[in-house]
Amino acid sequence: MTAPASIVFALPKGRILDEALPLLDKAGVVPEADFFDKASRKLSFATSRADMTIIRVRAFDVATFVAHGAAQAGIVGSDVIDEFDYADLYAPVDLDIGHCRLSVAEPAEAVASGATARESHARVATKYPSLTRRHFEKLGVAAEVVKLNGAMELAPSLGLASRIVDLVSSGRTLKDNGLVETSRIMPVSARLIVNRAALKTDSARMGALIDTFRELAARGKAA
Ligand SMILES: Nc1ncnc2c1ncn2[C@@H]1O[C@H](COP(=O)(O)OP(=O)(O)OP(=O)(O)O)[C@@H](O)[C@H]1O
Ligand SMILES: O=P(O)(O)OC[C@H]1O[C@H](OP(=O)(O)OP(=O)(O)O)[C@H](O)[C@@H]1O
Repeated sequence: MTAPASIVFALPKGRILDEALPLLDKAGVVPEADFFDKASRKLSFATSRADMTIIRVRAFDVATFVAHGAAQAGIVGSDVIDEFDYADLYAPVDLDIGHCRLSVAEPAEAVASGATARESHARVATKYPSLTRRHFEKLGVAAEVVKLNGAMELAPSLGLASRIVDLVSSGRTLKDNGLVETSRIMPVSARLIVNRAALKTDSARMGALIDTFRELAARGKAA
């Protein structure tokens, strides 16, 4: 009988990684030393589990790799899951890490003067075009979305947009850039994600992986 192929597990490069690694460790998955070597240019890593490989990709790409079955599982923020809304992605476990929220923010002086409230149509800078469109549609506000990949907070002061939609945690980034949070769109936390087809064709291993992370998340909540 041939051994089943390795499970490819996608991890985001950004800030979720620090919280995800201890969880993986508890799940018995420790990446090879190169993973922690900043000089290494490797993107794919063997792990302490002979049947699991870790790939390190950008946060948004974790969802894309898993949705297309290039990776079978991964960890990613619910912001990314909701932005793409991939039918082939299953997100069975809230890992209770990477907590923040997706919010609308505006320049403090425009809020004080009522300028943004009087706008007949909003120009909104964001990394989340789909969630932003859905939010403003629900409010019945015409919104033109300007897609950025970071530093959204600069857009209002430079005239690129009147508002932004971005992640907020401590609120420090908004404050330091003269912006105030005017509404909260959704809470965000990181999830274990699994490719739906892999769950069907490799149900024993994928089911065990889900159970392990579910248990770890429950233990974390109880602690
Ligand atoms: N301030 C924050 N507090 C907590 N979690 C956050 C915060 N900002 C982002 N996250 C979570 O971490 C994920 C990755 O965000 P991060 O900002 O690290 O990505 P990034 O490094 O900008 O990604 P990339 O450079 O690949 O576009 C987000 O999708 C979100 O789920
Ligand atoms: O409310 P705060 O605690 O200040 O956090 C919010 C910031 O965190 C995220 O950016 P990140 O630092 O991950 O960098 P990025 O600009 O590369 O997305 C987000 O895009 C905000 O800029």
